[in-house]
Amino acid sequence: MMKTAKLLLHCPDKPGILAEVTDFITVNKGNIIYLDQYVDHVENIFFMRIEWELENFLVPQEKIEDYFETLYAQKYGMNFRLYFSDAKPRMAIFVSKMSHCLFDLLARYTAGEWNVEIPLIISNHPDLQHVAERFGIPFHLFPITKETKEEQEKKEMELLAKHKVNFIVLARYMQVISEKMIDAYPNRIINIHHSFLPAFVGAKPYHAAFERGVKIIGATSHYVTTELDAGPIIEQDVVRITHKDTVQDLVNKGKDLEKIVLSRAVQKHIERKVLAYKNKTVIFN
Ligand SMILES: Nc1nc2c(c(=O)[nH]1)N[C@@H](CN(C=O)c1ccc(C(=O)N[C@@H](CCC(=O)O)C(=O)O)cc1)CN2
Repeated sequence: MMKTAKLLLHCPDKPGILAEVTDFITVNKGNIIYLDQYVDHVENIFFMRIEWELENFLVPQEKIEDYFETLYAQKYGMNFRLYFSDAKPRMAIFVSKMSHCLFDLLARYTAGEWNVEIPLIISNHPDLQHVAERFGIPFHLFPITKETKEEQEKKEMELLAKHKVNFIVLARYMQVISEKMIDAYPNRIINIHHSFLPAFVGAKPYHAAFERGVKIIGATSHYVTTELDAGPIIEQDVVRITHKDTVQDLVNKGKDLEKIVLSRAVQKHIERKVLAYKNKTVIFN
C-alpha cells in the first residue's frame, strides 16, 4: 500500500494558493493523487484537501508540518491538518442499550471496510457486552448517574488516553457528553441523532415526530458540541412515512436510516474528508 500524506486546509481566499501548494508538492517530487477544493464566496474562505504519495517525496515525513507552517500557513493565515496513511486512526465506540448501530459498525470493521482500529467499547449499561464479546472487542462498563457522571467521565477519559483513542463514535449513546470531554476531542466525537435535524432534538424524536404527524423522518450524524444535537452536520438522510405508521414503525424504519447515516459519516471522517468550519462542514468528494 503506497504511503501518502493528506492535507486539509482553509484560509482567507486569494489567488495563487492552490498553485503554491501543488508546486510545493511537485517540486519536492510528490505525486498528487487527489485534490478537491471549494471557495465559500460569502465568507471568502478557501478550503482544500490534497493527497500525495510520499515514496519519492524529498521532504522527510517528520518535517512536512514545519515546512508547511513556515512556508504557507503564516503567509496565508492557513488553518491546516496533516495526516499520514500509515497512522491508523483509533476509534472508541460509546453505546447504551440499542444494538443496531453497534452491530453495523462492528460488521463493517470486521469486514475490513475501514482503515481504523477499534481498541474498546464503552457503555453506561451492561446490555451489549455480549455483542462486544462476539466481535472480540474489550467492553468497559461505566454506569452514569447525576451524582457519578463527572467521576465516571474522568475515568472514561483516562481509559481513552491510555488506548491512544483519536476519535469517538456515539452509537446511540444516551448520555449528554460533558464540555471537558468535548474539549479533549474537538470535532472528534461523532453522534447519530435519530431525527432530521434541526427538527426534534432530544432523547425521544420518534415520539415527537409521531405527535407532529410528519410525513418524512430522518437521521443526522454530527460532531458533538456542548449544545445538544446542534453540532456540525456530517451526513443526513430521510425516509417517507404515512399516517398508518405507529411510533414503533418509526423506530424500526429509523434504525436502517441511522445505521447507514452513521457509517457514511464515520467513513468520511476516517478518510479525512470532513472539514468542520463555523459549526458547519465541508465534505470533500
Ligand atoms: N454534549 C452532547 N452530548 C450528546 C449529544 C450532543 O449532541 N451533545 N448527543 C447525544 C445523543 N442524543 C441524541 O442524539 C441524546 C442522548 C441523550 C439525551 C438525554 O436527554 N439524556 C438524558 C438521560 C437519558 C437516559 O438516561 O436514558 C440525560 O443525559 O440526562 C438527549 C439526546 C449523546 N450525547
